[in-house]
Amino acid sequence: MCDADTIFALSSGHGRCGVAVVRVSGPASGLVLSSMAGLAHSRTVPRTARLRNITDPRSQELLDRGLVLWFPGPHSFTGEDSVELHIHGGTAVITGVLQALGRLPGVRPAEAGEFTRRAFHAGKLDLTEVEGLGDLIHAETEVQRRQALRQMAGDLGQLYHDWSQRLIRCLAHVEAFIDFSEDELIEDGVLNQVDSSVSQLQAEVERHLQDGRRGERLRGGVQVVIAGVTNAGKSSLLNVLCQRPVAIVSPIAGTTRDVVETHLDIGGFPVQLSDTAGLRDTPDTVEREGVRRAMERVELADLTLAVLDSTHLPKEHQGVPGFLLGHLRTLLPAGEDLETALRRCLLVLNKSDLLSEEQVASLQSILSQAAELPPACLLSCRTGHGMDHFMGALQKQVKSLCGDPLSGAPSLTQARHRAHLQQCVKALGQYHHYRDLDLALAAEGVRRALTSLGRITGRVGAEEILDIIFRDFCIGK
Ligand SMILES: Nc1nc2c(ncn2[C@@H]2O[C@H](COP(=O)(O)OP(=O)(O)OP(=O)(O)O)[C@@H](O)[C@H]2O)c(=O)[nH]1
Ligand SMILES: [K+]
Ligand SMILES: [Mg+2]
Repeated sequence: MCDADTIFALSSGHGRCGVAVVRVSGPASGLVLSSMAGLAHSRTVPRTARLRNITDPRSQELLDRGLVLWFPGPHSFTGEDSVELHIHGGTAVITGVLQALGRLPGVRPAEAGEFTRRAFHAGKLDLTEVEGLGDLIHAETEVQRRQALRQMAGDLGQLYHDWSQRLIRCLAHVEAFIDFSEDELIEDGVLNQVDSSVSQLQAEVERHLQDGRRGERLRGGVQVVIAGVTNAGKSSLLNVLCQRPVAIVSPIAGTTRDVVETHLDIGGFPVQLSDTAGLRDTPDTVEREGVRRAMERVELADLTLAVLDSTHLPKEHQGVPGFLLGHLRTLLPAGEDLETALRRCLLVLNKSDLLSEEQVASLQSILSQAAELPPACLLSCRTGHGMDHFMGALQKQVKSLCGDPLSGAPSLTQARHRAHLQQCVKALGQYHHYRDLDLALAAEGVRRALTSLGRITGRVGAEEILDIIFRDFCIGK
């Protein structure tokens, strides 16, 4: 790969469409403009659409008539001279234009993410903004889009950049102290200042790390698992939520064995919903494997929908909260304390259509007073009764798991950032450790912390991570 090459690609989606956008970037863009659209770049108004005949530069054959835009560098996405051709979206037109471009000297098809990579190298975007752009292209829900846009606008990069600036100042002070303190050119107070700056920054990074994975969750989807004993109506609930028969429903206990997964948009938040095998002791080895997988999903889930058949609740309603708590104790992960596990749980008491009105009213009143229980929804998958209330409760939980990407400091969105930030905190610990023992080693800690931050935005050692990030981009982006 060489940036002296001029690259081109279809930047709009593949398949037949009304308008297709072909993007060209690199030094030969002016040649593309003149040889294919008959426009001299020196006399073409930048960033303005012109309707032109688009011709094959060799045969002069007319390929299409479309809009042509000229973006002279550095004021373009990539920072290089660029051209956009908005042509008709038929397969033959697109193929004709791409083939004609490929025959021009020094012009070749772009690789995946190459436009964005050039933008990064030109300093137009830092890595967090590149990742934000990638997320925006992949965003499926409204709130994902908001988070991606915010990151693309540079909010997250700015936060990390500000931290870097503060560390650079600390490092400068420590180094000055090392160099000049013996000549008494610098007062002792300087190091105390550095101490408190480093401590404060360490606290801020740690707080950022302890955001409960909200940004990452919003990016990747909240993991919600439907669990409970056989025949409680778990698969029925999945189908109601998806509004299509994704999973098999039957009166036979042990119908579901595999984990059945679907993606949902709950009030703008992305959710990955899994239906699982009903929990019971069984001699059937296949079903046992299903139960094992179900328990594993509950362990990993951000939120568990614990489904029960409401006709199986104790007839004496005073005993219901104790019964439910006992039930949840067997269902939720044993490794965690129950209180924490209950916070990531919603109780679904299904088949309310089989209860009398009095029973429903009495259960509702008992449940509303049971503060020790997670939110509980009495509903019927069959009639849809109680579904609105349940959707509201579900949305509330999902929302609190993801947070509002527009309020407060920008969230950490990538596991990659988390790893570098953890290294940063550790390196700052090195500063404190060596502060009174060996100031040179203490300074080294600050330097390493800076390096870790630099890796997030791509100011340090970017090449090795670039391939990983751009792998997720498509050709033409
Ligand atoms: N009356 C009534 N029946 C229901 C309701 N929801 C589900 N059922 C019935 O309960 C039976 C079991 O439903 P499923 O959705 O297969 O239950 P499941 O929990 O997925 O069962 P397994 O996969 O076997 O663990 C089916 O016959 C459903 O039609 C409901 O709200 N009311
Ligand atoms: K069933
Ligand atoms: Mg099922």
